[in-house]
Amino acid sequence: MSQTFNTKDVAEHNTVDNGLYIIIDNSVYSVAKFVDEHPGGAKILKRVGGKDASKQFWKYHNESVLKKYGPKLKVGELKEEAKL
Ligand code: HEM
Repeated sequence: MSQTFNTKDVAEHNTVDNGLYIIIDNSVYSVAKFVDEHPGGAKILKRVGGKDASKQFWKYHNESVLKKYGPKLKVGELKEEAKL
């Protein structure tokens, strides 16, 4: 079930219509179905669609958020070489 993505794959999923993928650390999450229930708002999430949002994520959340939502939203892992 776990897929491997590079940053280009993720960048192609930058809208709600195609999954709205975001990268947090080494993992890729699809937040298309989550945007409307995001307590921080849909707009801020849409803005980081297709990108690495690790920095922004850790600024506003802690580990417990990923523990709770990760299993539901995670679609795969980022390929090692694609890391910046
Ligand atoms: C998998 C991705 C994400 C999930 C599951 C998620 C989930 C949540 C949850 C549950 C909250 C409520 C506060 C809390 O329980 O800590 C929240 C608040 C918030 N989130 Fe996210 N979030 C995600 C990604 C992001 C990203 C990428 C950003 C920024 C670009 C962001 C910005 C915010 C902001 C600004 C708040 C409000 C903080 C506050 O009012 O103090 N979130 N998010």
